[in-house]
Amino acid sequence: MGNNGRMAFGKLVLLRHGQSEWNASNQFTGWVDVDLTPQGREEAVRGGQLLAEAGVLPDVLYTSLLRRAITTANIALDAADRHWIPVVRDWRLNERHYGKLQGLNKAEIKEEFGDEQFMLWRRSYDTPPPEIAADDKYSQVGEARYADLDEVPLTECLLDVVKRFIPYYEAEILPLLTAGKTVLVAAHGNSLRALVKHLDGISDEAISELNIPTGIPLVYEFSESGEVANPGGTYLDPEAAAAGAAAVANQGGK
Ligand SMILES: O=C(O)[C@@H](CO)OP(=O)(O)O
Repeated sequence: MGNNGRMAFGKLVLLRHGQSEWNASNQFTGWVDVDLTPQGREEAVRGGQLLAEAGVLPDVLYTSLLRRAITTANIALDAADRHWIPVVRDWRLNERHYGKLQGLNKAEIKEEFGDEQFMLWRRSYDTPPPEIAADDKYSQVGEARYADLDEVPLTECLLDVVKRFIPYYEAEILPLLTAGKTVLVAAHGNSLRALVKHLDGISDEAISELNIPTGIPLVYEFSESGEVANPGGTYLDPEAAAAGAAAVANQGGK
């Protein structure tokens, strides 16, 4: 039973972090732990207000290990008066590791390597960018938060994210949804693309066209048997979501 006594089915709420410092400066980010901008914090407040207005009240929060997702969730849940719910954090929700591109400017990379190579690195399903050197200042090798990993990635393609995130989702999150819980997943553009690909059965080719806007909750409703009841999900602010997704698609321009 849900909060108001009706039969409740599970809800999965996907929230990409608000604008980060490197979204604003147009740099490839991946696993680099950059903070939100003031605009990103405002987006997070708005995201929380949208949840409260829609009566979508998370019972549990899952985040990546990265500050921009953690802080977005904290701010949004505070705005929705749900700051007290339990939290699980896991590296499997992290952004796709962007390899050697981490820290580099998107417009400059596009200029230097051309549109096709740029889009291949950004959006192809199975072509990872070149590996970052383990001792590069933007490598995560040796960071305490990844001490439990057998190997810290040096690059990843979207397929690698699917392989690490979807089994985790199925084992840890899906059972909560079939039990009727509302689960907030605060994560990243490409880790959420991996999950949406799975939820909506999007092909390896078609997923390249899908972009996730920052800060706008995307809600999937589940049946008791674990099927998605609203394919494609429902953005709580569809107009802002469409504009935000178009802006992500066009990144790399000056
Ligand atoms: O830089 C990144 O890590 C991601 C998300 O910001 O960028 P893109 O949309 O280009 O994959």
